[in-house]
Amino acid sequence: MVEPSLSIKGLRAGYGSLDILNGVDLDVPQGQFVALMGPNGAGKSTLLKTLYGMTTVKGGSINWQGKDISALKSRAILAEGISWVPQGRCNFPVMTVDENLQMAAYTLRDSKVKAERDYVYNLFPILKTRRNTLAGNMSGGEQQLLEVAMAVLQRPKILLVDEPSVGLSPTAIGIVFDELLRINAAGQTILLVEQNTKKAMAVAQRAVILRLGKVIWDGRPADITHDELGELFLTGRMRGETDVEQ
Ligand SMILES: Nc1ncnc2c1ncn2[C@@H]1O[C@H](COP(=O)(O)OP(=O)(O)OP(=O)(O)O)[C@@H](O)[C@H]1O
Repeated sequence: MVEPSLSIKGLRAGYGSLDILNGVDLDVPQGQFVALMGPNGAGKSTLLKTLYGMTTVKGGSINWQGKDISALKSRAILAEGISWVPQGRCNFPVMTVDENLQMAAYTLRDSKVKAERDYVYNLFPILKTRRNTLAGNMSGGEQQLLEVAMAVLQRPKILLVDEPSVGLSPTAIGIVFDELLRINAAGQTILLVEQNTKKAMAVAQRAVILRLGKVIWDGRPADITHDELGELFLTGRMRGETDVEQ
């Protein structure tokens, strides 16, 4: 059995006095592509932010490769090999692709920047062809790829990606998801938050459903239909189940 590289137990977290995660348990083994889904407000983005040290942790633990990281700050978490791609546009629009990648390399020594940028261009050839284009002049899909690339440049062991499909055309969504699949096939562990359940279920090896700040279903996408998923989102249970554990 593959050891989990990320092991979350009884995680409670939120914003100030507001509790959003109410006891999340989740193990993610190395190399897995996990889609985190659930209704609006379930706490999916909050879980990613918590893993990246951006919320108030109130209980439980986040064990990352044998170490509890729940009290670490974002910069230390990044140094541990966890990168976060936040929701929405977060590049520097009046800088070129090249310059954006240079900004993303701020933690690296100057002598390493070029090699790391070339590494990213090898992974994302689309970006190489746009290297002198201002980020803000690229399509939404290309900008999303750039944001993934800026996170990947840190050579993370796990990539946290929050709703990459937001605001993208179906074609652009296809390109972004194909790229995520490709880097996962090359060994990249991915924890993806996604509202586009159809797309997420098509690419991920595992679906984890969050509702009211707790994991209520965890399994292979092939083991759940879209109707069942909708039912889970709405009621927190599958048809025929009477017990609702909240
Ligand atoms: N910075 C914040 N301060 C206070 N409350 C917040 C903050 N960010 C999110 N929340 C609240 O936390 C709850 C969970 O939000 P979160 O974004 O994690 O949900 P989500 O499952 O990702 O939903 P969606 O799919 O709509 O993005 C929501 O009620 C939201 O209003």
